Amino acid sequence: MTTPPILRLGTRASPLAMAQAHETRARLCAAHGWDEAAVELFPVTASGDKVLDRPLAEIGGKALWTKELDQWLGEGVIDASVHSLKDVETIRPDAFTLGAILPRADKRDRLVGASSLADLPPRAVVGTSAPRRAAQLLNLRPDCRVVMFRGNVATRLGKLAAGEAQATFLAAAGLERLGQGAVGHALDPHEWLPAPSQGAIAVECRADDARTQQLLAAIDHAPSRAEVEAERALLAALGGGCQSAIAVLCNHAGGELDLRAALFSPDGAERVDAQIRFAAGNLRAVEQLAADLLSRSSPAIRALFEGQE
Ligand SMILES: NCc1[nH]cc(CCC(=O)O)c1CC(=O)O
Repeated sequence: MTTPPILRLGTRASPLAMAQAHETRARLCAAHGWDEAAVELFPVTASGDKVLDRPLAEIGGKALWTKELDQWLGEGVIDASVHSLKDVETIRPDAFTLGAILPRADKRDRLVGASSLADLPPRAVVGTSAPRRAAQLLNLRPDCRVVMFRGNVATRLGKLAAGEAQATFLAAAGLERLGQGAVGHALDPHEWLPAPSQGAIAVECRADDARTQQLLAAIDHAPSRAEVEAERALLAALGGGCQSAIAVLCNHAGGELDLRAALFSPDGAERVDAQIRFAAGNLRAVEQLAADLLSRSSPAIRALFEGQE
């Protein structure tokens, strides 16, 4: 006898998204003593996976990763959706809430195609479509040239193998979840900062659905939640859009949170850094850091943030 489905879980259909959905299902089943059939997966090909020849910022931004799942969630076709939190817009509909943040995986980026940034050959062609990765690279290695690389992890590795670029960046978390943890070389966060919420899986549900919220609470990881809430608070305070190059990393350190952030001009020529230590939950400290970063930024950087005079 199999259990009838207890939770309907929406996910994008990409291999990485499916791996994340399987991890979420496994954690739910372990926490509640369910068998696999208790969690029914609802995969969808997201708009963001369909148009691959233009930068995400041009075609609608991060909303394209969640559009279809948001509709299903709002209509009650599914009880919850699994997302890479770094792909989820900072401002979400009031009707939804982040019911669980799973234990965060490796937060770092990996460089594939060279063993370090210093080892990239002079004027190397590097594939990425993330403004943060492009600007951060050009800041450290202004001789390099950036070409657009979109598509899922396998597509990007395929483009690299086909010689479309000499190197690319991929999130360590994504590679590990795809069983490709040995690919590339992790970049030290002292040299290279990841994206806000990188490595975090979020499970979203309806804010008025107490039953699902209770089921998801069992797999929520409070330390990971504290980190990503701080990183997302920085994004919200900066008001950055898809075009802005924001790198941020928050870690637990000695009972406090340590947050480091950098803003870049799109060409990487300018960079503004900041770092703070604060008590978890003191998001006011993060807002002050955002104001401080912007006050030290050039007009070229500030132009990328909304709400600035
Ligand atoms: N933008 C695509 C995306 N969204 C989440 C991940 C990896 C998993 C994660 O960072 O949580 C990736 C691939 C990548 O950036 O290499």
